[in-house]
Amino acid sequence: MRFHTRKWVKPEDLNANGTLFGGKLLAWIDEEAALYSIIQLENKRVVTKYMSEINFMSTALKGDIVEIGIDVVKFGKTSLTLNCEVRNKMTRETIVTVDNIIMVNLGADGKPKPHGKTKIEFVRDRLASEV
Ligand SMILES: CC(=O)SCCNC(=O)CCNC(=O)[C@H](O)C(C)(C)COP(=O)(O)OP(=O)(O)OC[C@H]1O[C@@H](n2cnc3c(N)ncnc32)[C@H](O)[C@@H]1OP(=O)(O)O
Repeated sequence: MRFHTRKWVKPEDLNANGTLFGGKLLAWIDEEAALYSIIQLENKRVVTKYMSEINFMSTALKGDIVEIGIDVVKFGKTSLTLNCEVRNKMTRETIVTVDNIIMVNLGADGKPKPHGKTKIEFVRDRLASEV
């Protein structure tokens, strides 16, 4: 799993218990999944269709740094299935895992459109193939 993004837990990210608010973490995960999918599928019209069970295992406190990891489970015809793990860099504990996040590639009409991708692509390989 690649951990692309780090976040710094700020006062506005906390719940009434003084720990990282779960809804804020889910927003970070959704954005990360969307950005990852947009880059992989080379289409900015990608939406979140489904998220499987979300398992909160530990937490983070103000000032902690968390990192968000994404991996591809499966390339479908119009969909991309991802999984996600968020870790606390301070405690090295896993904060949350999401086994399946289904992202759907859309056409200009807002309907699912085949993306034609079958494997993870890296920007450096895309650039190399353009030379
Ligand atoms: C980043 C964001 O925050 S986006 C905002 C939040 N998300 C949204 O607003 C999306 C709202 N939902 C929608 O617009 C519609 O449900 C759509 C366009 C995403 C999908 O429409 P559907 O009629 O369900 O599409 P369809 O049945 O053709 O399925 C599309 C793909 O999703 C998969 N899929 C749909 N539902 C599920 C599900 N519950 N579980 C797993 N996969 C699913 C299908 O298997 C299909 O994949 P494939 O083509 O790779 O085989």
